[in-house]
Amino acid sequence: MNMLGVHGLTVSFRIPGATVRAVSDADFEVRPGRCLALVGESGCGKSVLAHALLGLLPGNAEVSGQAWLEQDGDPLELLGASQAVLARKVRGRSIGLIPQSPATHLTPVRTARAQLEEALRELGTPAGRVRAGADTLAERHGLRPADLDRYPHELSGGMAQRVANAMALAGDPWLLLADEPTGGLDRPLVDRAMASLRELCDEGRAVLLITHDLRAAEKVADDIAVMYAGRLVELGPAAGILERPRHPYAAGLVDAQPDRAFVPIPGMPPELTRLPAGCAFAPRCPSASAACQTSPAMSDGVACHHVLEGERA
Ligand SMILES: Nc1ncnc2c1ncn2[C@@H]1O[C@H](COP(=O)(O)OP(=O)(O)OP(=O)(O)O)[C@@H](O)[C@H]1O
Ligand code: NI
Repeated sequence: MNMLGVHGLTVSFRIPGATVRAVSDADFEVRPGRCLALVGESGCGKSVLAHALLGLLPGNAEVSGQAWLEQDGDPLELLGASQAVLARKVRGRSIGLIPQSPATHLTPVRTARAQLEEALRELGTPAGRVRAGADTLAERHGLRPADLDRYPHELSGGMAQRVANAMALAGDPWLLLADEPTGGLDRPLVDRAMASLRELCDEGRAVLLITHDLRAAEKVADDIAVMYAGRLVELGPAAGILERPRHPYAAGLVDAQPDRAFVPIPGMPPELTRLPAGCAFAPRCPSASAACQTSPAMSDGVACHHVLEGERA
């Protein structure tokens, strides 16, 4: 059985005079047929977490913890794996990346076809089958082969999205990391993108969806992991978190949704160079008490000294 198990994933960046603690001690699992949505405000460490799994962090990053990729009974620890192994066995092959804002991720000076065909060649597709392979992928993702002959600026947001999906899936990965795949798309296109992620799960792939859009997550996620200032603060079934969030930050995120109370969480997240000693959310938290000066451990899916209980208004 394929799966990804992440334990104690921690990422810091060394910058002049300071350390940015971007991800702290993250634990979670991703399994085929399921979508885990990682949600949290801008800058909380979502993309850094995804890039750490693929070995895509810059040289000033320090990574610790473990990320076991189980594939066909062959476990590989990703955080300690060499770039050569990640390139040969992982990126694009077992884990596909749908990047943040696909339109800008594509190289502007080359057609979509040139970029998709290059991806297929890198995956070892024989030269004689590259063109037909690109056409097949295009059609599978709702594009006409002729659409591939366009340059990125000639693609609509929805088409760029489909090209990005086709590239991410070219090597038939079982796990997809979709990093804010709906940036810049309007609501109907967001819904369509979420539906296509759901189809990928339903055909047996796993999806780790990164988003700050809880409404989008609701359309596709089986489970939700709520991240605050680099730490997972609540993790569990999506319906439970959306209907009865137990961490005050998760409750704040739900209440901030336009179709809910539409009340923003007051204040700002902390600087990741100066995290407070205890719970990082305490300065913004309506439930905070003296106990919050010590860091709450994750227990039963929530890391909080004042877990919310019962029905909310
Ligand atoms: N190379 C780097 N050097 C120093 N700090 C970095 C580096 N890359 C990212 N960071 C910092 O790590 C933190 C987490 O960034 P990340 O991109 O993961 O946020 P995010 O949750 O994906 O936000 P968004 O929703 O805006 O994409 C930010 O404070 C960012 O400034
Ligand atoms: Ni990001």
